[in-house]
Amino acid sequence: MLSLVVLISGGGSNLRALLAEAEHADFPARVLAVGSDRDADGLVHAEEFRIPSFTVPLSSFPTREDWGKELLSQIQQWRPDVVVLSGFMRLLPGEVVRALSPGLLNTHPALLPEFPGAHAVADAIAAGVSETGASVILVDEGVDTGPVIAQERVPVLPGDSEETLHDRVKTVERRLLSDVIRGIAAGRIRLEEYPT
Ligand SMILES: Nc1nc2c(c(=O)[nH]1)N[C@@H](CN(C=O)c1ccc(C(=O)N[C@@H](CCC(=O)O)C(=O)O)cc1)CN2
Ligand SMILES: NCC(=O)N[C@@H]1O[C@H](COP(=O)([O-])[O-])[C@@H](O)[C@H]1O
Repeated sequence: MLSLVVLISGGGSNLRALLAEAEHADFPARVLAVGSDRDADGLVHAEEFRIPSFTVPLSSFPTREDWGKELLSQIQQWRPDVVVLSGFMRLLPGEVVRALSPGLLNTHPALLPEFPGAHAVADAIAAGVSETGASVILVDEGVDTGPVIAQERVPVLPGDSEETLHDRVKTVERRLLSDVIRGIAAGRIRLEEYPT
Protein backbone atom coordinates (compact mmCIF):
# COMPACT_ATOMS: atom_id res chain seq x y z
CA MET A 1 0.00 0.00 0.00
CA LEU A 2 1.58 3.27 -1.14
CA SER A 3 1.42 6.07 1.42
CA LEU A 4 0.77 9.57 0.12
CA VAL A 5 0.78 13.12 1.41
CA VAL A 6 -1.05 15.53 -0.89
CA LEU A 7 -0.36 19.28 -0.96
CA ILE A 8 -2.94 21.78 -2.20
CA SER A 9 -3.46 25.53 -2.36
CA GLY A 10 -6.94 25.87 -3.83
CA GLY A 11 -10.31 24.20 -4.21
CA GLY A 12 -8.86 20.68 -4.23
CA SER A 13 -11.20 19.06 -6.75
CA ASN A 14 -8.38 16.77 -7.90
CA LEU A 15 -7.60 15.97 -4.25
CA ARG A 16 -11.23 15.06 -3.71
CA ALA A 17 -11.18 12.72 -6.67
CA LEU A 18 -8.08 11.01 -5.26
CA LEU A 19 -9.59 10.72 -1.78
CA ALA A 20 -12.73 9.17 -3.25
CA GLU A 21 -10.73 6.67 -5.30
CA ALA A 22 -8.56 5.79 -2.29
CA GLU A 23 -11.69 4.61 -0.49
CA HIS A 24 -11.97 1.73 -2.93
CA ALA A 25 -10.33 -1.48 -1.77
CA ASP A 26 -8.57 -2.04 -5.10
CA PHE A 27 -6.74 1.30 -5.04
CA PRO A 28 -3.16 0.60 -3.94
CA ALA A 29 -2.57 3.87 -2.11
CA ARG A 30 -3.84 5.79 0.88
CA VAL A 31 -3.63 9.50 1.69
CA LEU A 32 -2.06 9.92 5.12
CA ALA A 33 -2.42 13.69 5.31
CA VAL A 34 -3.23 16.78 3.29
CA GLY A 35 -1.07 19.89 3.55
CA SER A 36 -1.43 23.42 2.32
CA ASP A 37 0.42 26.74 2.21
CA ARG A 38 -2.79 28.58 3.09
CA ASP A 39 -6.30 28.12 4.51
CA ALA A 40 -7.30 26.46 1.26
CA ASP A 41 -10.94 25.75 0.45
CA GLY A 42 -9.89 22.24 -0.52
CA LEU A 43 -9.03 21.37 3.08
CA VAL A 44 -12.73 20.73 3.56
CA HIS A 45 -12.32 17.57 1.48
CA ALA A 46 -9.72 16.23 3.92
CA GLU A 47 -12.13 16.93 6.76
CA GLU A 48 -14.97 15.17 4.95
CA PHE A 49 -12.83 12.09 4.33
CA ARG A 50 -11.44 12.26 7.88
CA ILE A 51 -7.87 12.78 6.70
CA PRO A 52 -5.53 14.83 8.94
CA SER A 53 -4.37 18.13 7.50
CA PHE A 54 -1.78 20.80 8.20
CA THR A 55 -1.26 24.35 7.01
CA VAL A 56 2.11 26.10 6.71
CA PRO A 57 1.58 29.68 5.45
CA LEU A 58 4.50 31.18 3.55
CA SER A 59 3.64 34.54 5.08
CA SER A 60 4.40 33.19 8.57
CA PHE A 61 8.11 32.80 7.82
CA PRO A 62 10.88 35.34 7.16
CA THR A 63 12.20 33.44 4.15
CA ARG A 64 11.00 30.80 1.69
CA GLU A 65 13.77 28.55 2.97
CA ASP A 66 12.48 28.82 6.56
CA TRP A 67 8.98 28.08 5.29
CA GLY A 68 10.31 25.09 3.38
CA LYS A 69 12.01 23.67 6.48
CA GLU A 70 8.72 23.72 8.42
CA LEU A 71 6.73 22.35 5.48
CA LEU A 72 9.27 19.54 5.09
CA SER A 73 9.11 18.77 8.81
CA GLN A 74 5.32 18.55 8.69
CA ILE A 75 5.46 16.26 5.64
CA GLN A 76 8.16 13.97 6.98
CA GLN A 77 6.23 13.32 10.19
CA TRP A 78 3.90 11.16 8.03
CA ARG A 79 6.77 9.26 6.37
CA PRO A 80 5.03 9.15 2.96
CA ASP A 81 6.30 7.09 0.06
CA VAL A 82 5.21 9.82 -2.35
CA VAL A 83 4.23 13.48 -1.98
CA VAL A 84 1.74 14.70 -4.59
CA LEU A 85 1.45 18.39 -5.46
CA SER A 86 -2.15 18.81 -6.59
CA GLY A 87 -2.80 22.47 -7.24
CA PHE A 88 -0.03 23.45 -4.83
CA MET A 89 0.90 26.94 -5.91
CA ARG A 90 4.20 27.59 -4.21
CA LEU A 91 7.67 26.91 -5.54
CA LEU A 92 9.46 24.53 -3.21
CA PRO A 93 13.00 25.40 -2.12
CA GLY A 94 15.78 23.11 -3.30
CA GLU A 95 16.25 21.63 0.18
CA VAL A 96 12.66 20.39 0.17
CA VAL A 97 12.89 19.00 -3.37
CA ARG A 98 16.15 17.19 -2.60
CA ALA A 99 14.80 15.74 0.66
CA LEU A 100 11.63 14.34 -0.94
CA SER A 101 12.95 13.31 -4.37
CA PRO A 102 12.30 11.13 -6.24
CA GLY A 103 9.00 10.65 -4.40
CA LEU A 104 7.69 14.12 -5.33
CA LEU A 105 5.09 14.41 -8.09
CA ASN A 106 3.22 17.37 -9.54
CA THR A 107 0.16 17.46 -11.73
CA HIS A 108 0.14 20.30 -14.25
CA PRO A 109 -2.70 21.41 -16.55
CA ALA A 110 -0.66 21.68 -19.72
CA LEU A 111 1.41 19.55 -22.07
CA LEU A 112 4.80 20.38 -20.53
CA PRO A 113 7.13 21.86 -21.48
CA GLU A 114 4.38 24.03 -22.97
CA PHE A 115 2.83 26.57 -20.60
CA PRO A 116 4.74 26.05 -17.35
CA GLY A 117 3.98 28.07 -14.25
CA ALA A 118 1.00 29.16 -12.25
CA HIS A 119 -1.35 30.15 -15.07
CA ALA A 120 -1.06 27.37 -17.63
CA VAL A 121 -4.69 27.19 -18.74
CA ALA A 122 -5.06 30.95 -19.12
CA ASP A 123 -1.80 30.99 -21.06
CA ALA A 124 -3.04 28.27 -23.41
CA ILE A 125 -6.25 30.19 -24.07
CA ALA A 126 -4.30 33.39 -24.66
CA ALA A 127 -1.96 31.59 -27.07
CA GLY A 128 -4.91 30.43 -29.16
CA VAL A 129 -3.73 26.81 -29.33
CA SER A 130 -6.12 24.13 -30.60
CA GLU A 131 -4.96 21.63 -28.02
CA THR A 132 -3.23 21.58 -24.70
CA GLY A 133 -2.96 18.75 -22.20
CA ALA A 134 -2.26 17.40 -18.73
CA SER A 135 1.05 16.26 -17.31
CA VAL A 136 2.30 14.38 -14.27
CA ILE A 137 5.95 15.13 -13.63
CA LEU A 138 8.67 14.58 -11.10
CA VAL A 139 9.35 17.85 -9.31
CA ASP A 140 12.86 19.26 -9.56
CA GLU A 141 14.43 22.53 -8.45
CA GLY A 142 13.30 24.31 -11.59
CA VAL A 143 9.76 25.37 -12.44
CA ASP A 144 7.93 22.50 -14.15
CA THR A 145 11.21 21.28 -15.62
CA GLY A 146 11.17 17.83 -14.05
CA PRO A 147 10.90 14.63 -16.12
CA VAL A 148 7.44 13.82 -17.48
CA ILE A 149 5.97 10.63 -16.02
CA ALA A 150 2.70 10.79 -17.96
CA GLN A 151 0.89 13.26 -20.17
CA GLU A 152 -2.09 13.37 -22.50
CA ARG A 153 -3.38 15.87 -25.05
CA VAL A 154 -6.64 17.71 -24.40
CA PRO A 155 -8.51 19.60 -27.15
CA VAL A 156 -9.31 23.28 -26.84
CA LEU A 157 -12.86 23.71 -28.14
CA PRO A 158 -14.27 26.81 -29.85
CA GLY A 159 -15.68 29.15 -27.25
CA ASP A 160 -13.74 27.56 -24.39
CA SER A 161 -13.32 29.75 -21.37
CA GLU A 162 -10.47 29.20 -18.92
CA GLU A 163 -12.97 27.43 -16.68
CA THR A 164 -14.42 25.09 -19.30
CA LEU A 165 -10.99 24.18 -20.60
CA HIS A 166 -9.57 23.70 -17.11
CA ASP A 167 -12.45 21.42 -16.16
CA ARG A 168 -11.76 19.30 -19.27
CA VAL A 169 -8.07 19.17 -18.43
CA LYS A 170 -8.73 18.23 -14.81
CA THR A 171 -10.69 15.14 -15.78
CA VAL A 172 -7.60 13.94 -17.65
CA GLU A 173 -5.25 14.96 -14.83
CA ARG A 174 -7.23 12.87 -12.34
CA ARG A 175 -7.00 9.77 -14.51
CA LEU A 176 -3.31 10.30 -15.25
CA LEU A 177 -2.50 10.73 -11.56
CA SER A 178 -4.49 7.63 -10.65
CA ASP A 179 -2.72 5.62 -13.33
CA VAL A 180 0.71 6.87 -12.22
CA ILE A 181 -0.01 5.99 -8.58
CA ARG A 182 -1.18 2.53 -9.62
CA GLY A 183 1.95 2.15 -11.74
CA ILE A 184 4.25 3.12 -8.88
CA ALA A 185 2.48 0.78 -6.48
CA ALA A 186 2.73 -2.10 -8.96
CA GLY A 187 6.41 -1.44 -9.68
CA ARG A 188 5.72 -0.58 -13.33
CA ILE A 189 6.82 2.99 -12.71
CA ARG A 190 10.12 3.33 -10.84
CA LEU A 191 10.64 6.99 -9.91
CA GLU A 192 14.29 6.45 -9.09
CA GLU A 193 14.94 5.54 -12.74
CA TYR A 194 14.00 9.01 -13.99
CA PRO A 195 16.80 11.52 -14.49
CA THR A 196 16.69 14.55 -12.20
N1 LIG B 1 10.68 23.46 -6.96
C1 LIG B 1 9.47 23.36 -7.53
N2 LIG B 1 8.38 23.64 -6.81
C2 LIG B 1 7.14 23.54 -7.38
C3 LIG B 1 7.02 23.14 -8.72
C4 LIG B 1 8.20 22.82 -9.45
O1 LIG B 1 8.16 22.43 -10.65
N3 LIG B 1 9.39 22.95 -8.82
N4 LIG B 1 5.75 23.07 -9.32
C5 LIG B 1 4.76 23.87 -8.66
C6 LIG B 1 3.42 23.75 -9.27
N5 LIG B 1 3.38 24.74 -10.36
C7 LIG B 1 3.15 24.30 -11.62
O2 LIG B 1 2.87 23.13 -11.90
C8 LIG B 1 3.63 26.10 -10.06
C9 LIG B 1 2.91 26.70 -9.03
C10 LIG B 1 3.18 28.03 -8.69
C11 LIG B 1 4.16 28.75 -9.35
C12 LIG B 1 4.47 30.14 -8.91
O3 LIG B 1 4.97 30.96 -9.66
N6 LIG B 1 4.18 30.40 -7.63
C13 LIG B 1 4.45 31.72 -7.01
C14 LIG B 1 3.16 32.29 -6.46
C15 LIG B 1 2.12 32.30 -7.55
C16 LIG B 1 0.74 32.62 -6.96
O4 LIG B 1 0.59 32.64 -5.71
O5 LIG B 1 -0.18 32.83 -7.78
C17 LIG B 1 5.40 31.56 -5.83
O6 LIG B 1 5.66 30.39 -5.42
O7 LIG B 1 5.84 32.60 -5.35
C18 LIG B 1 4.86 28.15 -10.39
C19 LIG B 1 4.61 26.81 -10.75
C20 LIG B 1 4.72 23.61 -7.19
N7 LIG B 1 6.03 23.81 -6.64
N1 LIG C 1 1.07 24.99 -11.78
C1 LIG C 1 0.31 24.20 -10.89
C2 LIG C 1 -1.11 24.13 -11.34
O1 LIG C 1 -1.58 24.96 -12.12
N2 LIG C 1 -1.82 23.13 -10.83
C3 LIG C 1 -3.18 22.91 -11.20
O2 LIG C 1 -4.08 23.51 -10.28
C4 LIG C 1 -5.33 22.84 -10.45
C5 LIG C 1 -5.87 22.55 -9.08
O3 LIG C 1 -7.23 22.27 -9.19
P1 LIG C 1 -8.02 21.79 -7.87
O4 LIG C 1 -7.60 22.70 -6.75
O5 LIG C 1 -9.47 21.93 -8.26
O6 LIG C 1 -7.62 20.35 -7.62
C6 LIG C 1 -5.05 21.55 -11.23
O7 LIG C 1 -5.46 21.67 -12.58
C7 LIG C 1 -3.55 21.45 -11.17
O8 LIG C 1 -2.97 20.79 -12.26
